[in-house]
Amino acid sequence: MLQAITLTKKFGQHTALHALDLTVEKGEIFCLLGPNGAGKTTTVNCFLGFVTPTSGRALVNGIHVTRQLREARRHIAYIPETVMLYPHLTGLENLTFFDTLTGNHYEEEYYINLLLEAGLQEDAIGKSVQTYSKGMRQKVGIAIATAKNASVLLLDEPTSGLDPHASYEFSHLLRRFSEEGRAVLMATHDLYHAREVATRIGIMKNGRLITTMEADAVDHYTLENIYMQHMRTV
Ligand SMILES: Nc1ncnc2c1ncn2[C@@H]1O[C@H](COP(=O)(O)OP(=O)(O)OP(=O)(O)O)[C@@H](O)[C@H]1O
Repeated sequence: MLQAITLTKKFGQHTALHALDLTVEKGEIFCLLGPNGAGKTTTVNCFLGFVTPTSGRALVNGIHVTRQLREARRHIAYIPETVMLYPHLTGLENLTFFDTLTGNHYEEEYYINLLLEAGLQEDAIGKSVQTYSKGMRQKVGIAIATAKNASVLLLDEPTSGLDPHASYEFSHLLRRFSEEGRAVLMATHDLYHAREVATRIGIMKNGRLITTMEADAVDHYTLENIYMQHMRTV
């Protein structure tokens, strides 16, 4: 479970996050939408401990991220927009290496299955990552996050670079995570994907969460209209 309690972040004079209150329960997929500079990444980064809040708290399963960073991170898997991998290692070697760092040790077969499940083609698994496209690297990142088996998943534009089929498969994976009782927070610009995969949607603007809604309560067209209206006002 994720909780932001009056979470505020100032960069110099600029307030990137204004007293954000947000709870993402177990089993929820919460998608954060908003224009460039709205504060989506800052929110995700506060939960990751990459950014230290100016005031307020970010809690991961009740753990105060700033005070108990290492403990909080044990509960988190993270997929950024651009997954950083070792270019000279293969996809399989990258996955095995990063997963071993978390203390896990599985058979090679298990890791291969995770890569296939993430949508990586079988013939790519043994090739060095420097030959991969962005989408292929993203799939390795998805497999790394899946292997960690964390109860909280944080995502920042994870589908950027994925082809439509991979994006569709990714939605399936997220739904499985949610069915397994994990809490998912995803920052995205993709209204369509958010509507498809989210259980709840929030729209941010100027560092504030200006509205939230149940994803089931809106169709794509309505969501787009609500979004555009909020962009025009205030
Ligand atoms: N390290 C930083 N130093 C100074 N200002 C920052 C820093 N990080 C973010 N900001 C500012 O904070 C605000 C929120 O940025 P943030 O990256 O959270 O927005 P975002 O909603 O994720 O945008 P995008 O959709 O473009 O990724 C922006 O005005 C940005 O310029």
